Amino acid sequence: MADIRVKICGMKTRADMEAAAAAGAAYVGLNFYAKSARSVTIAQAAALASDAPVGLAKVGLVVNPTDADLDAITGSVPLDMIQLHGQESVERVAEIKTRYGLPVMKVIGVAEAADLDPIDLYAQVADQLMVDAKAPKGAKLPGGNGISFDWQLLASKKYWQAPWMLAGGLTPENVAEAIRKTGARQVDVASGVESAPAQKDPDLMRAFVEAAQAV
Ligand SMILES: O=C(O)c1ccccc1NCC(=O)[C@H](O)[C@H](O)COP(=O)(O)O
Repeated sequence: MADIRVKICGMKTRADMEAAAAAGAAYVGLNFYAKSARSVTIAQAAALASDAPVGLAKVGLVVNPTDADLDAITGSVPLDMIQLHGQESVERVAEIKTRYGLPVMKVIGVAEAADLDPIDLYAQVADQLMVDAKAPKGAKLPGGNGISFDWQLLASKKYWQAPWMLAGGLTPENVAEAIRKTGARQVDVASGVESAPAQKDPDLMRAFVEAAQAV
């Protein structure tokens, strides 16, 4: 059994948080991208995070945030990490890390080999990386689309200066294969553990963590 750490993104209710903890997730994501059905308001996130099960790391997902956005979020929500899911530059990642004093995870969208090139630079400033499927052109959301990229792209490129997690189209059925093919030690999922859009399913969360940790 491998010690694989799982992040489940898009917590909307206290029941979601409890089910994620009971399933064995290490991190949960609170989504502040207002156009997503998975998003929560700052007040909702503050209530969820303040009352979170002990030991669950609370990650705030933002897309190209301004300082005002982050001031408002971090001023009310007790987060353990900020996830940057937009086109934030290396300099902006460093600036956010310094200004807020929280670990930062930078997401890199991948569709082809060249998309991996910027990772070395981001790895010098980010505390964690998420290697996710690039959103297709015209997609409504920059992430959480339930699509995978070619895991073979990571076969020879998986050692970076920062810890990383694999994301994109992972499900209880394919997560073991994804871990074996990529060597990921951390995985992230949103739509693959939902029974309807933005509705987390406790059985699927449990099945996902079990399958990931059984590799
Ligand atoms: O999930 C969303 O709605 C979302 C919206 C805007 C930016 C990012 C978003 N999700 C990011 C995640 O962390 C997802 O877990 C990751 O992209 C994988 O999603 P999925 O393919 O659905 O498992």
